[in-house]
Amino acid sequence: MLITLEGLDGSGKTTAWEALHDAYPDAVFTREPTESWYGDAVYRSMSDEDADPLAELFLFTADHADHLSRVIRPALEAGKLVVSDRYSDSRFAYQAATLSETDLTRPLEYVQGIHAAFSRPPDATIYLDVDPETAAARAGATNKFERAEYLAAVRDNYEELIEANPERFVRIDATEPPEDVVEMVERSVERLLRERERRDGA
Ligand SMILES: Nc1ncnc2c1ncn2[C@@H]1O[C@H](COP(=O)(O)OP(=O)(O)O)[C@@H](O)[C@H]1O
Ligand SMILES: Cc1cn([C@H]2C[C@H](O)[C@@H](COP(=O)(O)OP(=O)(O)O)O2)c(=O)[nH]c1=O
Repeated sequence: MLITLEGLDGSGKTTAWEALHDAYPDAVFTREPTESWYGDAVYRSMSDEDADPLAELFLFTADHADHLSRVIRPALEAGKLVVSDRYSDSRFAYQAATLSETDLTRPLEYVQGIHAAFSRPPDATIYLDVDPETAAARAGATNKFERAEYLAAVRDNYEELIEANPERFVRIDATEPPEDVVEMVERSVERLLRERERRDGA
């Protein structure tokens, strides 16, 4: 089963992802951008204020393709629980926002279309919901994406994705204290696994 954690920068994804390690020692914990050289290329692009948004989308997507074949698919085939800190929804939400400044029409549909041909959608996605101002303040604006105005556009895209796939998303109020957010995430994962077992056993 593939569970992804999504949300704005500073929403607490990494805090929750780390807390889950103890509860699920046999699970595979992974993240995007990855630690491969494709991931290095992504970070290089993120540090370039003038990076071409379309080129940047394809760098992120190349990293995802490698992540899928090297980590995600083998782990799922081995029957593992996989928990990924960011995954394809990050591309849909972030790159669609960056691409909205280009001539490309309907960027959200465009980015989703690219993935449809080869990607593997998550079974469930935990969305840590936080307002863009809190997100930008917590993240400390260390990269070009961590600005409140841009994050507001990203959040609108996440809302569109949730509206289109309500059964896949679990929304958690990430403005609550970290220990409460972690507990809500842990409970959600427990419930998702229980539901999965029940479905598989049926
Ligand atoms: N619920 C929370 N309330 C206040 N601060 C938080 C909360 N969750 C995380 N933080 C802090 O915000 C920063 C970003 O958290 P992190 O887990 O790295 O978020 P993300 O991975 O979503 O960017 C860290 O300094 C972390 O301690
Ligand atoms: C995976 C992914 C990340 N991003 C952005 C979101 C973050 O600003 C940055 C990831 O940097 P990172 O330092 O890992 O931030 P976080 O802890 O919030 O995940 O890359 C995209 O724009 N598209 C993507 O597909």
